[in-house]
Amino acid sequence: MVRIALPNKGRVYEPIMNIFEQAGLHIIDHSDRSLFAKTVDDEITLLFARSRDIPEYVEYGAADMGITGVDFIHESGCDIEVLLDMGMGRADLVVAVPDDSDIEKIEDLEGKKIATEFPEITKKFFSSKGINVHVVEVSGATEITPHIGVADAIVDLTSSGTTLSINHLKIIAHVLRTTQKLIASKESMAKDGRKISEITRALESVIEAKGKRYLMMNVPVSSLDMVKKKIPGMSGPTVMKVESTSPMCAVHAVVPEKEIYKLINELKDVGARDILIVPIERIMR
Ligand SMILES: Nc1ncnc2c1ncn2[C@@H]1O[C@H](COP(=O)(O)OP(=O)(O)OP(=O)(O)O)[C@@H](O)[C@H]1O
Ligand SMILES: O=P(O)(O)OC[C@H]1O[C@H](OP(=O)(O)OP(=O)(O)O)[C@H](O)[C@@H]1O
Ligand SMILES: [Mg+2]
Repeated sequence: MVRIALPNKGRVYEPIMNIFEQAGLHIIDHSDRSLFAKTVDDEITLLFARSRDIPEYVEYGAADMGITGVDFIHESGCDIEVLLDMGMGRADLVVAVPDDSDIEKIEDLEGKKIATEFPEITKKFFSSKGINVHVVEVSGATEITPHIGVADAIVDLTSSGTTLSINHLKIIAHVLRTTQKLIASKESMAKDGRKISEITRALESVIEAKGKRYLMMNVPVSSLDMVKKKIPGMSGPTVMKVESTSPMCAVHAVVPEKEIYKLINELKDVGARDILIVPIERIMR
């Protein structure tokens, strides 16, 4: 039996659930407040926990695997294996000060107070730079602290930048970049390595397929070379002979979604026709 710890709420909950569904690891028996869920694979159960607690749960064996952010992995200091980047929950942990502050660089923070939800990362960051600071631990709404005399600066996450901006804060340094990671304990890797690889591959196949499309078209043989030059296939496009009165072939390829708009016009210009673009659910390499 493999137990996977997943965030029980928040912005990453829904996207993670969607990846499990797309990977075919359907959840059964999960009522709203339940902390456990069975999946269609009776060797895999899910448990729902706070993102911050997931590294410890995995390290101490309460779960074999988990999904959490690089921020919480570093903060915990846990010795676990990172198996896969989930390609979501992208944010930067930054040092920020009020817009009107005289503080311009981290050296100006010598002897000052820093509020954060990430005390361990913050202490390590400043001591690695040889700067002495007082770290004030808070459990949320960190952006308010410089405006109420609790701190001179904050170390907090930012992605869109909206929260910093509405709280009149400016970034003076970057501490780390975080995304969600699939993790596992070393013991579980040794014990259930085969099952853990199977789960990793299934989730990876969904992540690989994100932002990609399957492109199909008919191409007169005389245009084939020009069409091939335009297509960035995974391992070259697939070319098949088509039964038709004039020499024709079918070309299939996997292409990045963001290139489609430009690409189909270019392909049409060099002679491709009957172009079809279809979504891809999974890619298993
Ligand atoms: N602004 C953000 N953009 C992208 N990812 C973020 C952001 N803030 C937090 N995260 C990531 O979301 C994960 C969960 O963080 P957290 O426990 O704070 O939950 P949340 O989704 O922010 O909900 P809440 O703070 O309401 O509990 C963390 O791994 C963190 O890196
Ligand atoms: O750059 P933005 O897109 O504005 O995102 C940044 C905000 O997101 C996180 O807060 P969250 O919503 O998790 O609330 P919390 O502070 O209570 O954790 C983070 O702590 C910032 O406050
Ligand atoms: Mg949060």
